Amino acid sequence: MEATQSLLSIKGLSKNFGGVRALDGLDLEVRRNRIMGLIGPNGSGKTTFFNVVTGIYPASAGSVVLEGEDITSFSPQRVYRRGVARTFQRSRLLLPLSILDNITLGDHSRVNNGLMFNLFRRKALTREFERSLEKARELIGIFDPELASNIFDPVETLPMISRRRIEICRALIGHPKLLLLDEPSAGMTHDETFRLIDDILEIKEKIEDLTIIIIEHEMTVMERITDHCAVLNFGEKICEGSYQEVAGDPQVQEAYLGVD
Ligand SMILES: Nc1ncnc2c1ncn2[C@@H]1O[C@H](COP(=O)(O)OP(=O)(O)OP(=O)(O)O)[C@@H](O)[C@H]1O
Repeated sequence: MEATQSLLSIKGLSKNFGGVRALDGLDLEVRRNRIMGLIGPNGSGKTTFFNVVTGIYPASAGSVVLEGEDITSFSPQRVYRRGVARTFQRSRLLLPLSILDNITLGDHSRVNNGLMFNLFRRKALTREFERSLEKARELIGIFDPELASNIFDPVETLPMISRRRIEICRALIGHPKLLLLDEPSAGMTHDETFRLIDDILEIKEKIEDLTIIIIEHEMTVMERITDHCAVLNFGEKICEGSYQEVAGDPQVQEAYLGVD
């Protein structure tokens, strides 16, 4: 696939919450196979953008087009089936459940379930379980081989970086084309953040045809990981380009870095 081809095309996207214009006529092109960074001060509309793209909130105006298909009014399930997966700012793991359970929850669209199947097709069920186990082990093994070896352990005893790795694997297990990462560094130390960024770069190398949009407040992360950045302020795009280009833009410095 061409790296220059547009995967996601956003036109005039707006989202109002009563009088609050969280997104205000946003235009954005996301090229296939890139890592795009979404930068902006608190409340600038970054998470709302993820929520509208994934169908959690309906758009007030504008369109979201994925590979030429208008998905603006799709339900979250349909958006997921079209190949868009995400993580959340706050950890959303089921803590008493195992690493495996938490990862395979993300594969719900492919699991051939149903009571009759589970009751009477025991061999097929076992094969399905083994396939899921293998897939989950392979994925988490890219992040941390120790987590792969302890895949039946509950998540609750694990440190934050392991939990984030599991959440990213849960998003990846359904083979998305587009992965949306909402502030993966939240709640982690500087050192953990940099280890996780290395993991994300490795994942990007190993998984073919994966485009990532990442929201992150940690600017050193953005500098290291992104091919392209867009900056939002009050729901509008005020600038885009390479990290160096946007970081040097006076409007961005004023809005985000607090420089006059
Ligand atoms: N469900 C909601 N109901 C009402 N207002 C909302 C809702 N979600 C977001 N907002 C408002 O929309 C605006 C944009 O919020 P959003 O969370 O998208 O910003 P953000 O850039 O992701 O901020 P942060 O960096 O703090 O996560 C804010 O003014 C916020 O209060």
